[in-house]
Amino acid sequence: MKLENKPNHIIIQNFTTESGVLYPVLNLSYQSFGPELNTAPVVLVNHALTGNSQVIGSAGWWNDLIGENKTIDTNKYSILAFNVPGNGFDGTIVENYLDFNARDVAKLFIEGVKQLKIQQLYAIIGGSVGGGIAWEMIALEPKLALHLIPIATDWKSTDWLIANCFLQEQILKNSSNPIEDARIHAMLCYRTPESFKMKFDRTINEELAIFNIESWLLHHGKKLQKRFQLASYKMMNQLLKTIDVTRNSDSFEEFASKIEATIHIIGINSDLFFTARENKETYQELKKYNVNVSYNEIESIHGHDAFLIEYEQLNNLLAPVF
Ligand SMILES: CC(=O)SCCNC(=O)CCNC(=O)[C@H](O)C(C)(C)COP(=O)(O)OP(=O)(O)OC[C@H]1O[C@@H](n2cnc3c(N)ncnc32)[C@H](O)[C@@H]1OP(=O)(O)O
Repeated sequence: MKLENKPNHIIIQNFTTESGVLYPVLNLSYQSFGPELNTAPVVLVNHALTGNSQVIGSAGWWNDLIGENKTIDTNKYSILAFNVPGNGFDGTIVENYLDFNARDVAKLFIEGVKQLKIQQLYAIIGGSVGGGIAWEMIALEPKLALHLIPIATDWKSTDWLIANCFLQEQILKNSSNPIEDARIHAMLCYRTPESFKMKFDRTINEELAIFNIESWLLHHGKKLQKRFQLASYKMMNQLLKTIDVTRNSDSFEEFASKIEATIHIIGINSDLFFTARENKETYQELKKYNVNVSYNEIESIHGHDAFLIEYEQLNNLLAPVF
C-alpha cells in the first residue's frame, strides 16, 4: 500500500490547445494513494488553484476527507491526482499560460486516465477550479465517471469571478511584489466580512503594530510567495477564469442531455466566487434534462474557503457516496 510518493510522469505528445497552439510534448504528472491503480475503484481528485497532487500525507491538503478509515477510505479506493501542467509542483512550467483554458486541462487529464488504462473512474471530486475542470471532463467524456462531485464551483466561471481573475492578472503582471500582492487580494475573495470579524474583530498585532487582519494577509502573502511561482499563478488564474462547458457554442442542453454520471453538487451559502444561487440554478437546469443530480449546501461564514475548513459538513455530505 502506497501512502506517500513522488509524482509519476505521463508524456502527452502533439497536444493542440483549443487556442490552436501545438505542444509536441507535455508532461502530465500524477500521484496515487491507497491500492495500486486498477486493483480498486479509482477516485480522481482535482486540485484547486494553489494545490497539487499531494492530496494526502504529511504535506497533503485534503487529509481531513481522504485516508485510511476516512470518508474517502484509501483501504477501499485508489486515489489519483494529476498536477495541472504548469502548477510548478513537478517542476514544469508552461511556456504561455494564455494558450490554455480549463477544457484543455480536462482533455489532458482524460488522456492521463486513458494512458493509465482506467476504464471508468468511480468518482471525480474537486473544489473550486479543480471542480470546474471536473465539469469539463464530464462534458467531454460523459461515461468517464460514475459520480461527479463538484464542490464550491460550477460549470462556468461567473462575471464576478472573471472580474476578480482579471484583477489578479493585473496584479501578477504589474506589481513589483506580484505573488504576495495577488494572494492578499485573493484572500479577501476567498472569505467574507463576517469571517474576518469573527476571526479578528479589529484586534491589533502588538508586535507589528498593525491590525491582525493585516498581519494575517501579509502572512498568507509571504507564505505563498515562498512556495509558488509567478508563471504557475498566472496559469491557474487563467484556468479559473475560463471554466465553461458551453465554450465554442456547445449548448448547455447538449451537455446536460449527454450526462451519465450521478452529480452531487455541493455549494457554500457564503461563496462569492461560485454562488449558491447559481449552483441551485445549475441543479434546476440539470433536473430538466433528467440528470441524476443532487444539491447540498455547506453553511458557513467563511465563503469560498469553506471547502478547506468545514470538514464536518463535508464529511457528512460525502459519506453516502463513498
Ligand atoms: C480559486 C481556488 O481554486 S481556491 C484555492 C485557493 N485557496 C487557497 O489557497 C486557500 C487559502 N486559504 C488558506 O490557505 C487557509 O489558511 C485555509 C483555508 C487552508 C485554512 O484556514 P484557517 O484554518 O482559518 O487558517 P488561517 O487562514 O487562519 O491560517 C492559519 C495561519 O495563519 C496564521 N495567522 C493566524 N492569525 C494570524 C495573524 N493575526 N497574523 C499573522 N498570521 C496569522 C497562523 O499562524 C497560521 O500560520 P501557518 O499556516 O503558517 O501555520
